[in-house]
Amino acid sequence: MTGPPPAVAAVRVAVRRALADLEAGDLVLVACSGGPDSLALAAATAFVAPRAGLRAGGVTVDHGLQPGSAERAAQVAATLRGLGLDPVEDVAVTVAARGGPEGAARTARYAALETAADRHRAAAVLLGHTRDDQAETVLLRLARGSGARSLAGMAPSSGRYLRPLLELDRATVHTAATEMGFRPWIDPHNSDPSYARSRVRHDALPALERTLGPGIAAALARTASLLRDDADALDSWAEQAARDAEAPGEGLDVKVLADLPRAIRTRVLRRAAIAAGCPAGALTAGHVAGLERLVTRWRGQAHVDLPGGVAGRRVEGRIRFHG
Ligand SMILES: Nc1ncnc2c1ncn2[C@@H]1O[C@H](COP(=O)(O)OP(=O)(O)OP(=O)(O)O)[C@@H](O)[C@H]1O
Repeated sequence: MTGPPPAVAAVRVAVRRALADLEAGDLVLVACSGGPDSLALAAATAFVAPRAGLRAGGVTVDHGLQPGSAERAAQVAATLRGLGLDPVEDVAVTVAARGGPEGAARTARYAALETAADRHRAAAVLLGHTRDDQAETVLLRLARGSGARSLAGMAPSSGRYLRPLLELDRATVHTAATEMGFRPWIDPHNSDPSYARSRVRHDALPALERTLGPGIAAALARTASLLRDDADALDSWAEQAARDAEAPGEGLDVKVLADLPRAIRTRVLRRAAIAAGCPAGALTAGHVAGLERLVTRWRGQAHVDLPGGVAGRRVEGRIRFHG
């Protein structure tokens, strides 16, 4: 008896590993755009899930951004049904204008996936990001001057979102999709040079490969994974440090904060500002540096204004936040 081609086998193994912690009878939803990665993921899940005693469904989001998108979503739904994955939802999402179409579409997509997962009580939602997507993400964040948590890239698992293909390269996944008989739809945005990700994919990474040798995408993904471990360790240290520094309702003790390594102090301050109502995405390194000055280079300044109408103040040897 011959087994499946190697690329198909690799995708199935990756999916089997990602689903290993789920319990019999759990529902997994595959988020499928109709692109090669999420189609290969859907087909592998349709194969693996029943053998692991799991139920599997599919969800495709129609962003309504391009002409013919509704027909395409219907085709993806039909493909999912053909695989034996019940399309639990053909969600049409009206995209808000904020953040440009790319960012707004992503926000709307996650909201739609969240709704579908809640409604069907899914234990997991599977996303088709590959190692090359991870490398692109890391490079984009490196170009912004990000810290360890951000350079850790996309998590293999975060809440109920799982990314089973994150350790596989895109070429293997595309080979698997072809071997599974798909002729996938390729999103024209993927090659539109007005998107930074597209320029990274088509220009920056190939240029780095030529300069530094092949394997750069794998190396960037490995760095992300190492930094994830570091960021996890630093975050749990900061959690403990925040408990040590904080008296309930009285803010953070400046003496305790001053003795902490900077990486931990900035994390404690960030967490406290967010807990006080400051939106995480709006809190910049500059804001955190301002808070740090209240601790280590205080010259009697009154307060630091933060996004979301929050202010950090130094009062009687403590940093307090007011919403
Ligand atoms: N319209 C959509 N509906 C459902 N899931 C989506 C949609 N768009 C993206 N996703 C999910 O998010 C993942 C990453 O999306 P992204 O746009 O980066 O990939 P893509 O270029 O569409 O690739 P592919 O579909 O080949 O995975 C997809 O693999 C898929 O799991």
